[in-house]
Amino acid sequence: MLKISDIQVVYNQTPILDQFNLDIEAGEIVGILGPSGCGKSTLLRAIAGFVELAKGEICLNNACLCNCKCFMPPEKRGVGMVFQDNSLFPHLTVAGNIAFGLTKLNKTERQNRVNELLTLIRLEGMGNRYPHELSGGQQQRVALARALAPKPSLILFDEPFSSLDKALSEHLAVEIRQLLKQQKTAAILVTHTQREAELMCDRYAGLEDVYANNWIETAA
Ligand SMILES: Nc1ncnc2c1ncn2[C@@H]1O[C@H](COP(=O)(O)OP(=O)(O)OP(=O)(O)O)[C@@H](O)[C@H]1O
Repeated sequence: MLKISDIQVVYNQTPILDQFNLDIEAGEIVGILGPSGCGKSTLLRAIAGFVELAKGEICLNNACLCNCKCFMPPEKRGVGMVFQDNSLFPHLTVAGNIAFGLTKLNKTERQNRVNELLTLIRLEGMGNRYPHELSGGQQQRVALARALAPKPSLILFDEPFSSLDKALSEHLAVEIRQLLKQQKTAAILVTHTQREAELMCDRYAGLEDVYANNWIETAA
């Protein structure tokens, strides 16, 4: 479903990812670990379309997202994102945040999809609250609902639990896995914490081990 072939990203003449390959199947959840600065976020940014490739190609569902000739803009890629600080819009309600990317739906369809997602993340009745009226874990679930809303085939998670405590992070890792599997959505989780990868992913590896195709399958 996602096919990353021989990519290289260059910042200020320094290659960060070089001859990097990764294939992900539909609905598969993959974890990437590794020391600070090794290029994990750069990989997600390249998939999302926030950095250009110096070499190689990224394809999603047989469509080319980018190579040396083409560059599909981020909003056209159909890739969802959940970040560390959840980046919810503070001036929009929970429902408004979830509905943000649903511009192609009419009002009724949009409302139905928002209600469906509020049920999925178990925040029914909280659609009118603002992000600051939610706990950190609830905010991260809303960020996930916002990413899931347009039904992307892939969601990128960049250290989504790093502002939460260990117990809540591990609880959310399991819960988010279940939600992704229910929605048949593939995901890449970037994290520093092996336990989160074990709980949320089907397989994981350090970025260096991805080059050698040396993955650890989880029991999740
Ligand atoms: N816009 C940029 N311009 C120049 N160098 C950059 C840029 N973004 C990242 N880098 C450098 O690229 C390298 C990889 O950064 P990246 O953010 O991908 O690492 P990471 O593995 O995600 O790190 P962390 O775990 O600390 O988030 C680092 O050395 C970083 O300083």
